[in-house]
Amino acid sequence: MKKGVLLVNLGSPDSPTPKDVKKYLGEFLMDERVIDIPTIARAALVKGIILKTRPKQSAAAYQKIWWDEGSPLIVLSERLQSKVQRKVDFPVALAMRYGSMTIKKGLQELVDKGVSEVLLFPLYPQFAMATTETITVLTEELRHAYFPNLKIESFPAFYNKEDYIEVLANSMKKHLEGKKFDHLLFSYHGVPERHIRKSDVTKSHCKIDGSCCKNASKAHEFCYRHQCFEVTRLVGEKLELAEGTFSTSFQSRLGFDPWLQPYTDRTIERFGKKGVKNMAIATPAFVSDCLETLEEIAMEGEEIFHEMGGENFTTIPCLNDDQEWVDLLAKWINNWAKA
Ligand SMILES: C=CC1=C(C)c2cc3[nH]c(cc4nc(cc5[nH]c(cc1n2)c(C)c5CCC(=O)O)C(CCC(=O)O)=C4C)c(C)c3C=C
Ligand SMILES: [Fe+2]
Ligand SMILES: [Fe+2]
Repeated sequence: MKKGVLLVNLGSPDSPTPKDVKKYLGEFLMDERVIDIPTIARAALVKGIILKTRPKQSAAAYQKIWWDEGSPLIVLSERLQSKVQRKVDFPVALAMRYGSMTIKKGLQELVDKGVSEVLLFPLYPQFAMATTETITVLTEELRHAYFPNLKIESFPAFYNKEDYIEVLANSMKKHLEGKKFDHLLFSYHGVPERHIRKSDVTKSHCKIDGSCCKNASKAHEFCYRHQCFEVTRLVGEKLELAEGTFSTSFQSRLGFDPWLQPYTDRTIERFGKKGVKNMAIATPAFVSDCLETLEEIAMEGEEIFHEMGGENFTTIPCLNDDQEWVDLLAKWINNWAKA
């Protein structure tokens, strides 16, 4: 049995034009695990409302962060894949959940290289219905329809693995060297509260209150909120951050339903108003820098902070193709292959 790996990230539009952004958002937001309402209502919301205005607005944001080589998320994921490939003796392919670099193409690339046993590796530290689960479900559907002889195993969320926390903490420390910060904010992509309840395997644990995510529960294997708070806690411990000098928030909410709180934009505003002059932000829900980190945090977030009287705003890059991160991914992959 020849082994292979498929790294999977979220995806980006083909170009930062309203037309390509509309196509990409149409696929992304019609995913029933992203906007989890009945199909007819979802189609009415996405096609009838969101896609009428958002593509133009999002395209303008993408244009601000787009690189000559393409979308930062895609380019950084490709750099990661090629560096990991150099440390692994079997094929490592890359695919995106949405957009042109499909999971089907990624699986086909591996099959064409003679692979019959695949490690599916969603590039998300925390589990979420809208990220990890949609990747594993679609991959299983594709396996069933097109690659029935392929054996596929998924790498689970790695938010609390000691070696991951160490690599993340080291990278953050490196980027914070020489920087002034009175508060370090860990900003994670938000999800609607409803998603947390839906993923609760116990059906009764997640109250989305002050304590549920701190009390041990079977639910936490699939609780995005718990997993985000844990990354903050574990990195805080590793970096020996004093209590009260770091906290968690959630960014990028869409629509009117309640999403996980506190919201990042309001948190930055609050710190600025309170007189915090130096702030640093890490975004550990993303392994690659993307629109949500380069525009929403590094541009919009900084603007909010300065408007509120803040002075130094440091955005810590994602792990991207950091060598320790590459080494860790290669170690996990090689361990899987040996098992
Ligand atoms: C942890 C990762 C992510 C989760 C969870 C997630 C959930 C989620 N996202 C939307 C809506 C949008 N997200 C958008 C961009 C975007 N989202 C993620 C990651 C997660 N999303 C990334 C990495 C990116 C950037 C992609 C890039 O090309 O750089 C966008 C598009 C931009 C915009 O118009 O704001 C939307 C829309 C929902 C509804 C959702 C639900 C759980
Ligand atoms: Fe998103
Ligand atoms: Fe919880």
